[in-house]
Order: sequence, then C-alpha cells, then structure tokens
Amino acid sequence: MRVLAEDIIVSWIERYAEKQVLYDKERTLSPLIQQVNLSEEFANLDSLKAWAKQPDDVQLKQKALADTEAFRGRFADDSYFIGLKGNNHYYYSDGVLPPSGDLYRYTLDSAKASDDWFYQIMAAKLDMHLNVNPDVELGVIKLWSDVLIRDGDAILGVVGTGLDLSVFLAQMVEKQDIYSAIVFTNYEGSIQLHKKQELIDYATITKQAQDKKLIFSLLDDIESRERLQNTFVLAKSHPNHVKTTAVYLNGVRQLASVVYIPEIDWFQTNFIDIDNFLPLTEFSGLLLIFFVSLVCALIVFYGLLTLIVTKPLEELSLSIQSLGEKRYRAPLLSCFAGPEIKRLVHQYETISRSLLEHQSSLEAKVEERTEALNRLAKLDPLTELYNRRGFELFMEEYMQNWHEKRQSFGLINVDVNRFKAINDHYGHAAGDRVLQSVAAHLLNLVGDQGEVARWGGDEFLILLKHATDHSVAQLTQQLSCHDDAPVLTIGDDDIKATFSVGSALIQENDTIDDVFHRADSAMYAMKFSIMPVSPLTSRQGI
Ligand SMILES: Nc1nc2c(ncn2[C@@H]2O[C@H](COP(=O)(O)OP(=O)(O)OP(=O)(O)O)[C@@H](O)[C@H]2O)c(=O)[nH]1
Repeated sequence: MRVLAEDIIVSWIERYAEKQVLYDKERTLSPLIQQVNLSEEFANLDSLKAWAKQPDDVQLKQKALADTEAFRGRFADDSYFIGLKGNNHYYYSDGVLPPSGDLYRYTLDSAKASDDWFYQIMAAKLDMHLNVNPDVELGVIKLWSDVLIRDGDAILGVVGTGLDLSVFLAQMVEKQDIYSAIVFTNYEGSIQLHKKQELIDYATITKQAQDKKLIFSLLDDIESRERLQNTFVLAKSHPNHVKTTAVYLNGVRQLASVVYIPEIDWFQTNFIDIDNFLPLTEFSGLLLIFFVSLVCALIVFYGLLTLIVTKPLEELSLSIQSLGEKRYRAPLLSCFAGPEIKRLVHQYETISRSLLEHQSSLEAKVEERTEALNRLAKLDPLTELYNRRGFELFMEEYMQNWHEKRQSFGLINVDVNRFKAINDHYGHAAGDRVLQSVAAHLLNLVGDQGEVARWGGDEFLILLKHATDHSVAQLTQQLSCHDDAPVLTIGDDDIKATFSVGSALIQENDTIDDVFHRADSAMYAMKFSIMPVSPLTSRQGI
C-alpha cells in the first residue's frame, strides 16, 4: 500500500510541479525573467557600450546616461545600476538625483568584500547572473539581475536592476500550500529564495565554497544529499521537467521535486512530506476492499481446491483404507474432480480390482487347502476313515446330543484277529490292503447309522447313533459272524479278516471313557474266548 500510495503521489507531484513551474514562470517568475531580458537589452545599448569603452569621455557619458535614463522607466523597480570596468565607477539611478547632481555613487574597490561581486561576475564571465545581495552603500537587500556589458570578447562592465525581494518571498509563502518547503537555488545549489530569510545565501558569488548556504546542507544525511545532487544533474539535462527523489529533511522522509529553469539558471526544489500529505489511513477503505476481496478469493480458491483436489484425494484415501481393512469401497468422484486426479483414481481402481480378484482367488485357494488339511488331519491316510482325532470329535458330539437331547448311542470296538500273522505271512503291503478292505466292509455295514474310525493299528471303532440294546447287539452279531467276514484274495490265497467285537450302549451318568472301556473290555473278552481258533485264510483253514 505504501509503494502504491507513493507511486500515486510521486506521479501526481511530478505533474503538479510541472504545471506549477509553467504557472510560476507566467506569474511569479515572469517579472524576474522580464527584468533579466531588459537588463540584457540595457547592456546592449550602443551609447552605453561606447561610454563603457571610454568611461572618462564626458560626451559619451552624457549620451549614454541620457539613453539609460530614458530606459529606466522600463525596469519594474524604476532603477538601474552601471558598474564600469574601465574606471571602477558605480552609477545608480532610481529617479531621485543625488545632491551632487551626478548618478555616480562611489568607486568600486576590488579590495572591499562588498564590492567583490562586481569583480567575480566579470572574472567568471557570467553573462547573466541573479544574485540576492544587500547593497551596503544603499542599505537595501535586493534580488539583482546582473548582466555583462560586452564588446565582443571584451568585458566592459556590469549592469542590471534590482527587484524587491519581499515580493518574491510573499509569493513563495502563498504557494507553499501543500509543500513543506520551496527553495530556489542557483546553478550550484546556493539558496536564493526561501521562506526563512536567514537561510538565503546572500552575495553567494563572493563567498568561499565552505561559507555558502547550499540546499544540500539542509538535508539530514549524506545519502539524501547525494541523491538530491544527482537529481539536480538530471533536472539540468531536462529543463522544465520535474525530477523527483526521496530525501530526509528535518527527520521526515520527504519527496523532493526538482526543476531547472534555464531562463534564470536556477533550480526550483519543492519538498513534500509524503506521509503527511497522503497518510496510509486514507487508503483504509481500499485496504478493506482489498482484504475482503482477498478473503473471498481465498474462500473460492479453497472451495475449488477442495472440489478439485482435496475431496477426491480424501475419497481415494478412504478407498485405500477400506481396501486395507478388506471391505473395499470404490472412490466416489464428483464431476468437479481434476482430470489428473480422475486419471489417478481410474488407475487405482484398475489396480485395486485386479488386486481384489487376486486376493479372493488366493483366499479361496487357502480356504480349500485348509479345509483339505483339516480333513486330512482328521482322516487316516490308509483307510480314509476318521482317525483317532477325527473320531474323538464325533464322540464329543454324540455325548453332547446325549446330554442335551437324550439321543442314545452305542460304541462298538472291532479288532482284527491275528493281523500280525497276516503281516508276517503276506507282507506289510498285503496287511495294508486287508485293513483297507476291513474299512470298506465296516463302512458298508454301518452306512448312515453312525461313524466308523480306525482307532490305531488293526483296531476300529464304530459309533452307532439312536442306538438301542437291540441295534447294538444286532451289529455286533453281524461283525462277529465269521461267515460275513471280508475276504481278500492275495495270490492263490483268500485271506479272511475276522474280528473280535465288543460293544457298549451309553448309560445314565456314563462318561465317554466309561462307554469306551466297557466296549474295549467286551472286545477283549471275545478275543480271549476265540483265540487262537480263527483261521487266517479260508483255503488254508488256518
Ligand atoms: N500292514 C500293516 N500293519 C500294521 C499297521 N498298523 C499296525 N500294524 C501291525 O498290526 C499288528 C498288530 O498286532 P497285534 O496287536 O498283535 O494284533 P494281532 O496280531 O491281530 O493279535 P490279536 O489282536 O491278539 O489278534 C502289528 O504287527 C503291527 O505292526 C498298518 O498300518 N499296516
């Protein structure tokens, strides 16, 4: 805001100051410029030049003074002065003839400081010079326009007229409306017009450099002085155009606008206190509008960002999370989602779908394998009957049904007779095949009336559901009957597998062990009763 404000002020001041210079030229400075022009015309009077060449020639003097007196009325101050180099005489005329009756006032003396201006102007060959100088002899302070009397390269003297300084100073105070200071300086920066008269550098031409009151010394710091000096150089190269620079004056940051006025070889410098002239508070309305606009823009930006980026990414994140938690939910995209995000989500969906398919096929396979392993863990690999572990699960289930639903069951213990002898005689492989045929035989007998298991070695167990004394006895009878025993042909031999069978029916307060032991004991009772009469093969009659 500061930069903006200052830009506005600077460009405004530049325009204002340019206009003002033109205006000042017309109004304030035009009398001065006019006096300078008149002084130049005055210095060119032929009779004056002729007299100046021979200052002691009385006739030439009379002729010249007649012409200068005729000219005097054209000067605003109705006065003029003539200083002749030839005899160092100083003439002054303001319409009042001195008692001597001669316009001669005194003789200039190069040794006198008050007369130094005369010799300096000629030495410096300043064709035109404006000078604020007290006239000690006459006791007045005037703004003098000094012009050289020349005859070709030869300098014959200095003429000019004075203007009342107070008129200019009054006009400057009038003009000082928006400015903190208006300063007119000569070509080297000596202050010629200033509201504070004590700052005016009187008779600057005759002073030593260190004694001059320069505008630059008014400034607070070296940097400001250098900036103003550079601006003077710049302004001189662009006459009548305002050049600006920021400086510190009286502890305040000010904008100095400098313009060079070639007609009088002066600079006009106007200082303005920027902060005071246009404080930032003036911009508070603008600031408020800017702030509200900024907030609105941010809200719109946030909304768009949310719609285009944040929301779709959030959806994507939720979807990824759901994927990790195995409850996949496809991301829902609004039509505002950015094209890049849509592309990203689309790619994510493709990948996640294939991942899900792969995962579900893997899971199915794992489940299948687990089931197979579970089944295998409960099965006897040789006979494919339930093994001890699988059968125990059934025993638990049957016991539970007994306790909860009073479903009775019977347990039948079946042991192959003399199986060792089969093994020993026909070999282990043959023994395996006998066990397999026994298993098939038992399954066939039991059917869906119960479960069959290989308890270990050549020992099998049967669980008979909804059993009664009768059904248990009937099955036991069937198993014990040697005529119905399974026969396996190995080579020329038919091997008949006969069984020792013991059974028990669940009784009140029985544990499964009780039932098991009763059946086991019954089986052993039978085994001991029939041993060792059962034949190994039907043909051998062993
Ligand atoms: N071929 C084969 N033999 C087995 C298997 N498991 C156990 N056996 C054998 O079965 C035989 C069982 O012997 P015993 O317990 O004495 O049974 P048995 O010879 O029928 O004697 P009794 O029960 O008194 O009639 C042992 O020789 C075991 O090595 C098997 O999976 N396959």
